[in-house]
Amino acid sequence: MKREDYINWDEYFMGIALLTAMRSKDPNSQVGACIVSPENKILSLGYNGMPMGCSDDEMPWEREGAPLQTKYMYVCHAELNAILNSAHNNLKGARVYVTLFPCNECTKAIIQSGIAEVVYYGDKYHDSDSSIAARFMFEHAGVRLTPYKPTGRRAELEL
Ligand SMILES: Nc1nc(=O)n([C@H]2C[C@H](O)[C@@H](COP(=O)(O)O)O2)cc1CO
Ligand SMILES: [Zn+2]
Repeated sequence: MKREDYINWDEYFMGIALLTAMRSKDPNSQVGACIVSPENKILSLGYNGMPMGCSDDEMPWEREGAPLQTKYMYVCHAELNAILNSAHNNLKGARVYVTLFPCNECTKAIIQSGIAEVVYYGDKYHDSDSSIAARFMFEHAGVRLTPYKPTGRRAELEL
């Protein structure tokens, strides 16, 4: 008889997004994204980090101060990295699992790439202008927004 306590698809893909986020060097928010085809094949992964060639040790990770001295000017978001990392994959009809609700800039890239559904875990910036603009665009573009429902299952990995 087959085992019954295997993880379901949503747990699997959000779990991979959470594991991917652990690669982030951002001291405040570690974000992961996992793009999945309608056949449940993983098409791409990404986490928030500095652009290639921009050393994590030389770039600022500050949240406040002069704009040029903050991370916001430079960091590439998890969703955008996942889309750019998927260069040869067709994302039409795909879903993206994100550990944090997308910003307005990534929302444009998500919509333009043909992704049809966003499954999100955190939503800590729900009331920001960025999130409001993102929801406005998603709604008009017909992209489904699905809050991830944690199952309470805990996964322990010995690394
Ligand atoms: N959906 C997102 N994906 C992301 O990859 N990020 C990144 C950008 C920054 O590196 C960090 C947010 O930093 P903070 O403002 O919470 O200290 O997370 C942020 C959001 C939120 O919109
Ligand atoms: Zn973004």
